[in-house]
Amino acid sequence: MATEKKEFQTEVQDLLHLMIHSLYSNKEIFLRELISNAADALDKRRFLSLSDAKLLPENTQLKIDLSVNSTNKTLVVEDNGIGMNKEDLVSCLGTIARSGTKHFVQSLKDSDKSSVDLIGQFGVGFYSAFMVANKVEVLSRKAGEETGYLWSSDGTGSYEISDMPKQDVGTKITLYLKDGEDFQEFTTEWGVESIVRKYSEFVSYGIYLHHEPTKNDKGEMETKEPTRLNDKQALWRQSANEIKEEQYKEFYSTVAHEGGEPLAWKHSHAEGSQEFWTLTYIPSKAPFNIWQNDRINGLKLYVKKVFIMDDCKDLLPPWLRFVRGVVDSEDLPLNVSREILQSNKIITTIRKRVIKDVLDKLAEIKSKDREKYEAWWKELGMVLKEGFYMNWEHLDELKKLTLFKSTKSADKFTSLEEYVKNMPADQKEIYYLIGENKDSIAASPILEAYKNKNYEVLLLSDPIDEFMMNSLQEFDGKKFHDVSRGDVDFEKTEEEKKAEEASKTEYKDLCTDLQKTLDATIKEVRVSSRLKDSPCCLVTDEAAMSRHMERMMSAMGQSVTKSKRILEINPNHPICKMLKEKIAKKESLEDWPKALYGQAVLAEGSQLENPGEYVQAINKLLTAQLH
Ligand SMILES: Nc1ncnc2c1ncn2[C@@H]1O[C@H](COP(=O)(O)OP(=O)(O)OP(=O)(O)O)[C@@H](O)[C@H]1O
Repeated sequence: MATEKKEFQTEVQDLLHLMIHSLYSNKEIFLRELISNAADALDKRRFLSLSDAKLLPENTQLKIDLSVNSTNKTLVVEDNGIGMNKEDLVSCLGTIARSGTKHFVQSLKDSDKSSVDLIGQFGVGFYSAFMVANKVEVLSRKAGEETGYLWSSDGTGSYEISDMPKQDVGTKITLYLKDGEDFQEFTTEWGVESIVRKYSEFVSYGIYLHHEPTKNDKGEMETKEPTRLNDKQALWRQSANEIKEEQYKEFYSTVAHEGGEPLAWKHSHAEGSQEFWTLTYIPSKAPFNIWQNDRINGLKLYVKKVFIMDDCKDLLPPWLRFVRGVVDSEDLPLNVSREILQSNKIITTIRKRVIKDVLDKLAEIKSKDREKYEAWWKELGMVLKEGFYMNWEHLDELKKLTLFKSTKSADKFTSLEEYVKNMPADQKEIYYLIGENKDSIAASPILEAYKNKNYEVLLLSDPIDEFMMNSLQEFDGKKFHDVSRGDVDFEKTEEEKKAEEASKTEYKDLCTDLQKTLDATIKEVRVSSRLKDSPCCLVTDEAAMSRHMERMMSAMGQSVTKSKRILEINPNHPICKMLKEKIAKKESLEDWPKALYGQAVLAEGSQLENPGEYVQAINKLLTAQLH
């Protein structure tokens, strides 16, 4: 048996030095790398046997076997894959062939970052075994060849290769583990099992843990049957038409860690310059932690069926954080770090696909099953609305998916498409009103003229609506108009215009008087053309911040200078007529200005700054009626 001693390529020596002295804490990934290499070797053997049947005798079960010896402190990873001959061992385990590892070594030279950071960023494959072992042996026999070879090294400078008979085709890697607490779990069955279940649950081939002999009840040594550690199928890798609805639902409970049924799912497979699979679920109920920053689910990222991370934030924008599921890329390196993901082109492509899949699915449900969609909208519409101010790319899709309450849809919702379709011919803009709760805005006097004209007004009361409307701008060529701002802009007949001018002149003195009394709180008092039944209302100046926005900003702890509002009075209301008479007779307006202002504040759902003063004013006016 001739033994040859060979020097590692210089780059490998650098790399191994790094592995041996590594402070990288996530050392368990070495097992993921070795299992992934074994699965690749099994793939290769199966593939080559398609054209050369001798390479894979019938009834051969392709598999990966693991065993630990807690006394000798060894861990064995064995496969019956393609195997390596002497040349392969030299070129694969003595030089750096992989582009990923080359990149790693180059970055190490160029970077001032610590090696610990870099190990986390690049796949280091087979060599990562030296993070946990002070000696590694690889016994391998290539499919189609008769003899085997033993490669062994302690990772310092050189390795040895010798001929070594091996009965079966494949590769057996024995790790002689380092001493110390950090390495103990790798020689225990439970330690190995938990690492495999974490990273390699969906590897296509069976991974079996062979047990150490133990004493049974009779005091005899006994070896239990090997345990298969991965029994789950990577559902997302199967073709959609082979999967039953029940299987999708069952997988949802595993992947989402949530009860209940999903609203829908989308299963895609992309091929071409990049190959990846996505299986994304839209929950029907809001996940319990949807408003918490440290949400833990999201999308799981796999590379070649090997688990990489939970909740991969780069695959989903925050406004789709309710989405659950799996993304599996064939092209990403195994050891992608969070930093790399942020600027990775593959991730950008997958992310686009995921967003499109989810938005398309929601649009489909909205059009096919409106009731189901409305129920979902009540649960999660608020999260989707965040998309309006977080990005511009998907505004068109989001506009179509958004539902609104309105003056015409009492318990149901309306969409913008429906709103526009139902607009009377003379209506030019889309009207909306924002306030704190739907009931108070629905009763706002501001809406009177719009109801009178049969114009629908969208009623918005989610905290996020103010931000959403700022991004909305237009739909189907129609601008959005906040009805609590500025003047009404309906087209008026000559007669209406004349009547308005006449009212302005008639009510000039009353407006001036009210303005003087309320000057501290009111910017202007003017005659309204929007009121029908109420005596007065408050509106916001076109350029000023809305009252709702002011309230939200102060709730967020921001200092806000409140802008003064405009008080509009109804020239056709008996109270205003009576006050106009009082002015003509040079009588005092007594407590009427306070009463009018107070009720305008209450009618829009706001709180009075001084409720006591308002109650006193009302009581005085009511008492006067008793005499
Ligand atoms: N169990 C094995 N059976 C057969 N060949 C193997 C085995 N393990 C490693 N090899 C060979 O050694 C090479 C180097 O392995 P290493 O883990 O360093 O990188 P890699 O697996 O090629 O990279 P990547 O993980 O990015 O695919 C492999 O490409 C393969 O040819």
